[in-house]
Amino acid sequence: MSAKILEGKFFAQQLKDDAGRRAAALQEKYGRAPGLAVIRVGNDPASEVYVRNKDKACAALGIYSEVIAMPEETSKDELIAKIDALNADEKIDGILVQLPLPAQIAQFEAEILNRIDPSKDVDGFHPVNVGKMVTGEPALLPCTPAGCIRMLEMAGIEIAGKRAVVIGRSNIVGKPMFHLLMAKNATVTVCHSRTENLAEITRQADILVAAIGKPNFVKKDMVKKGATVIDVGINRIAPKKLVGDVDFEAVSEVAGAITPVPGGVGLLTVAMLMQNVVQAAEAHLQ
Ligand SMILES: NC(=O)C1=CN([C@@H]2O[C@H](COP(=O)(O)OP(=O)(O)OC[C@H]3O[C@@H](n4cnc5c(N)ncnc54)[C@H](OP(=O)(O)O)[C@@H]3O)[C@@H](O)[C@H]2O)C=CC1
Ligand SMILES: Nc1nc(=O)c2c([nH]1)NC[C@@H]1CN(c3ccc(C(=O)N[C@@H](CCC(=O)O)C(=O)O)cc3)C=[N+]21
Ligand SMILES: [Mg+2]
Repeated sequence: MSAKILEGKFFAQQLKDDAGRRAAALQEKYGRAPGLAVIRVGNDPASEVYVRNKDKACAALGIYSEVIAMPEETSKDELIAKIDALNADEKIDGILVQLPLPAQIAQFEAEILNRIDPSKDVDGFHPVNVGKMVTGEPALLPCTPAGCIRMLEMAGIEIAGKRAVVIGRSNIVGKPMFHLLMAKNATVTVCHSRTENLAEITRQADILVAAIGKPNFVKKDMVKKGATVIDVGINRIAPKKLVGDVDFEAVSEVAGAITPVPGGVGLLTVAMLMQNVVQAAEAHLQ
């Protein structure tokens, strides 16, 4: 055990304190708090935990929050009608449709997410925000990758010039992580299920980000001595046992710094969402 443990709570608190101060300033100046609406379709128990964490964070920071629970059998048109109503609702600065969607509407995910007003897209998933991210214009950025970057900066871990490797290329985590690390002047490699000689590549990383969704996938021999390891994975291996994508115990022996699961990057995702809601409110009000 030699790695420094990057406690998510410590970094998340700083982002939340900042969001809370900015929310109070908006309330003071414009007489309205920032507002978030989270739409949850169906009864996925994991989603329930995340949605509750978001709701609690809003309450603690003076951010207005609505959780809209829609039944499992909700149609695409019903969900889109709800999004349209929230797009027009002046109390609401941010709209988040919790993923994954139930099977019968999962095929319409892009159409549904693209319906959200880009100025209210606090997940940063809308093509307008994705495009701005890629070209480097100011935008609402995806919470998990943006939270990882902010954590590295707060921890004083150098990104510029370093070799970063991202395992995973989803639209939600891996792909935006690549863009944000590159924008911070890292040299970035993205790996995925078709990558050959994966360990050879990951061993070159100064910063290794694991976003795979497989428990304990990253082993000690895949990590360079002294590397910073960010574990985005959230894998429930028993009703009350959560593990990341990194074999934490063993990798801690070689890494320079590592994020735990739980208690790591997940907390930064929620904190970054609060930042995005406040950013959206500032844009709507100012
Ligand atoms: N902490 C947080 O706030 C968040 C955590 N998560 C968690 O992060 C993890 C990743 O989420 P998400 O990106 O949505 O997952 P996806 O399932 O959408 O993507 C997983 C990625 O991992 C790649 N992959 C799968 N198997 C391998 C392998 N054997 N070798 C190399 N790459 C592989 C896939 O490759 P390919 O593209 O070829 O299929 C894919 O790109 C999950 O555990 C999820 O729960 C997600 C969002 C937020
Ligand atoms: N539209 C959308 N946006 C998302 O950002 C989104 C989503 N859908 N679907 C699911 C994933 C996952 N996600 C997490 C949020 C908080 C924690 C979190 O709070 N984690 C804590 C507690 C975990 C626990 O106790 O279960 C921790 O890691 O310590 C984790 C994961 C957001 N996601
Ligand atoms: Mg996914």
